[in-house]
Amino acid sequence: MVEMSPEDCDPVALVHDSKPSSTSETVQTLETIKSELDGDVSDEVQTLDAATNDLDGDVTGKDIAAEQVVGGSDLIEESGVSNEAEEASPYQGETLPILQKIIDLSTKIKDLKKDHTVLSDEVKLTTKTFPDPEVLNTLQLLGTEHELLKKKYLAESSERKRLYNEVIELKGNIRVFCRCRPLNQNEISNGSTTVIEFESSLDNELQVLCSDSSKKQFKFDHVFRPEDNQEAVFAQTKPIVTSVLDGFNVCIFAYGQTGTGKTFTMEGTPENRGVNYRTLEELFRTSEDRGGFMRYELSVSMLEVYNEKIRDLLVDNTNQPTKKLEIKQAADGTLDVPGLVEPHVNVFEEMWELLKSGSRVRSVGSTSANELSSRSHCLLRVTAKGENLINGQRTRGQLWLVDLAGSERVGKIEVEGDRLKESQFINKSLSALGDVISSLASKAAHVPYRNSKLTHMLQSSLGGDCKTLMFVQISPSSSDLGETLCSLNFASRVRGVESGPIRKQADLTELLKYKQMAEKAKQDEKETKKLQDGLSSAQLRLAAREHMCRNLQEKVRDLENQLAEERKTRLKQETRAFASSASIPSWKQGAQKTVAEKKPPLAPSKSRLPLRRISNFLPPSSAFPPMKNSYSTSAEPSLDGKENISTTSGAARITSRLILPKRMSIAVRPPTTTLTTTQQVRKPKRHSIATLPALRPEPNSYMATPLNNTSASRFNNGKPSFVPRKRYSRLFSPMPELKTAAETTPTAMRSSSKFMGSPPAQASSFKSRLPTAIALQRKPVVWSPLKFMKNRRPSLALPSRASNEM
Ligand SMILES: Nc1ncnc2c1ncn2[C@@H]1O[C@H](COP(=O)(O)OP(=O)(O)OP(=O)(O)O)[C@@H](O)[C@H]1O
Repeated sequence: MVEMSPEDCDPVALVHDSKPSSTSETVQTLETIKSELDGDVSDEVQTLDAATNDLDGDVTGKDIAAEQVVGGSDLIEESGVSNEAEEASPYQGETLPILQKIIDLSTKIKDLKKDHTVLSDEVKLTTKTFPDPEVLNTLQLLGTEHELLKKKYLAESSERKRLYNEVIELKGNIRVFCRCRPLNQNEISNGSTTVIEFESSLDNELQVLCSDSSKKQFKFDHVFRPEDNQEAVFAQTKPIVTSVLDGFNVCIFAYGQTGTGKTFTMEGTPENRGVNYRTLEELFRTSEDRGGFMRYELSVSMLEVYNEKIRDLLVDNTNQPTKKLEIKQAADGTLDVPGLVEPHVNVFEEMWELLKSGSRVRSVGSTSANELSSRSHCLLRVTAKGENLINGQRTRGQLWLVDLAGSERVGKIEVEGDRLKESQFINKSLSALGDVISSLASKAAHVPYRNSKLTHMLQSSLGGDCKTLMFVQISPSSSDLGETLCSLNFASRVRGVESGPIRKQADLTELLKYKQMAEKAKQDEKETKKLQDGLSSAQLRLAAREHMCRNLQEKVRDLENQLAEERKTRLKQETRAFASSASIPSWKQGAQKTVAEKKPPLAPSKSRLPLRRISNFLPPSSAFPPMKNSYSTSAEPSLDGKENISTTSGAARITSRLILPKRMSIAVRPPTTTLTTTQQVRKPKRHSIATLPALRPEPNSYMATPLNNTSASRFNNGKPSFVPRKRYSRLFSPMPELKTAAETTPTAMRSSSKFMGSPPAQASSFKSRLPTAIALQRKPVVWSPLKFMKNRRPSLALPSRASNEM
């Protein structure tokens, strides 16, 4: 091993390239360096530790610490440059541990530096990527969800309020609870017995044993027995009081004979807290529960009505004259007592302290019934103003907690002087309260609130949509039977309201509904009568019109007959003229023509017979050779009765001159009745070319007219059916026979008629079924062979159906 001088292992000396003067100096120097290094290293290590600990939190701190570490480590590195020299030092035994320590520390520092770098990178990475898009998205989603929940909450909250209110209303806006106190020591010692009996299974009924041993039953919303504690009482009361926080006005009062426990129920004792204490406690608790979305401001007032005077119980009046307080109507229509102290309270304890101080100054006196009898009505008012933090909606509810003065018979409690006066005022105000409640129960138009200070004060919390709860306090003692019955009867009257405005309203609504129904039925009856009258007059008018229509139809029928007759006569004349023109010499033709053109006078319509059958069928073209100039296919009856078809061109020319229209129809059947002389001569010989025996229908069963669509349909299907028919055309048949509009409308007739030249259908939209309308519509479709020939002039082609029929 090579020995090294102390100078060689001195890092400072190495760095600065200096040489120590002696060994002791060198040792000293080394010691100094060692201590310096120790201090520095420990500092650096501490710094590093601290920096490492802080890395998670403070990036800047870490950076600074890291810089320090870097500086420190550099120094150490510098210090440990010549490890080898140290190893060679003669003071190796002393310096070795130091150097080893330095080396260890420098290694540690290096490691820490690495860690620091890694952590710094991590931190930088986290800082750069913050806020992460995913985090942002989640935040956004949470925000939306929050908004939705807020909306839902508001909806649910208002629904809860509504339902809650409905439940209270269904139970009755004025509810009556009865509470019976236990027999007190005096009563027990006096040997008084209990006259009150309770139904074991029912908590809303009680029976009073009357002096004549009869039992009187009373029913209330709830009956509390002597063993029921304050908690049980408040459990039933709680739902009503909390509605103050929803903005409703509530009034709870205790009524009853003196010494029956009114004050005990309302105020209670420190051991048995009453309704007031528990109510206020509940209000504060609920308002705190709702703190997340509602902000409430509770204020309290306490006053008494003593001898019809209002006295503020929260003001110490001992050293000053009592301030006179009056009830006034505020600008918003509510009643208030200007000057009444109404401090805001933030905590329950504060409020309770205030109320305790007020109770202490309340007017009490000793009566024969109660040592500490309340000689005034004590009214505690809690005003709850609420603000919804979500939608800003504001509510204001007032709660009155009233401990009434004892109702007692003046004679019974043996009072005189001031006590007597007090009792008179008490009874007067209680009687006024009874009147108000009775008016509310009977839904009277006027409620006498102003008859006493008590009712005037409670006006805004009695009736209407306010919730009222009355405790009727009774004594079980037989000695108080009369008073008990009085109180119970009064409470029953109040309970007339108990069945409540809601139930009463429901009843009234039902009654109103039935009334309205009865009125409607009456009106309906009147209406029906009117309609019936209208209907009968319309029926009369209709009958008259029908009669008129029938007359018109008759006329139309006559005209039709007349027309048919005329046609028949004309045809005969034409035929005769044609026959004679064919047989006589040409020199006589002129004279003959003149005769033929002369029409015989028409017979009176009644003596003329309707045309039995008119045939309009043109003979098939093949049956007649085509003619050069004109044509004539008329069937010519000869004098010997044989049918003779003339085809001479001369005769045809004459015919075409004589019969200008291409008339093809010839009457078929000879009339059976009397005819004119001319007709008689030709009667047996006349036949239509269309009347071939095979196809001729029953002469009397069918009267074909061009417009008879029924006939068309009959022949169309190739199965002629000869249903007996009326003798006249269906077209002009009486209305009852016209079954459908399709059968009678000109369109329908035209479509089935082979007489395509019939007057154009004008009633494609024809819908009327009235006889008059139909009769009018028929006029244009009266068929005439002449008209037909005129219209058909351009075409000589035979309709296919005509050939079928042939
Ligand atoms: N339910 C009850 N349980 C136990 N004790 C009761 C009950 N009700 C009343 N008492 C007791 O009866 C006494 C008279 O009660 P309280 O003073 O409340 O009667 P009150 O009706 O207020 O009388 P007043 O009208 O004269 O003020 C008290 O000592 C009270 O503790």
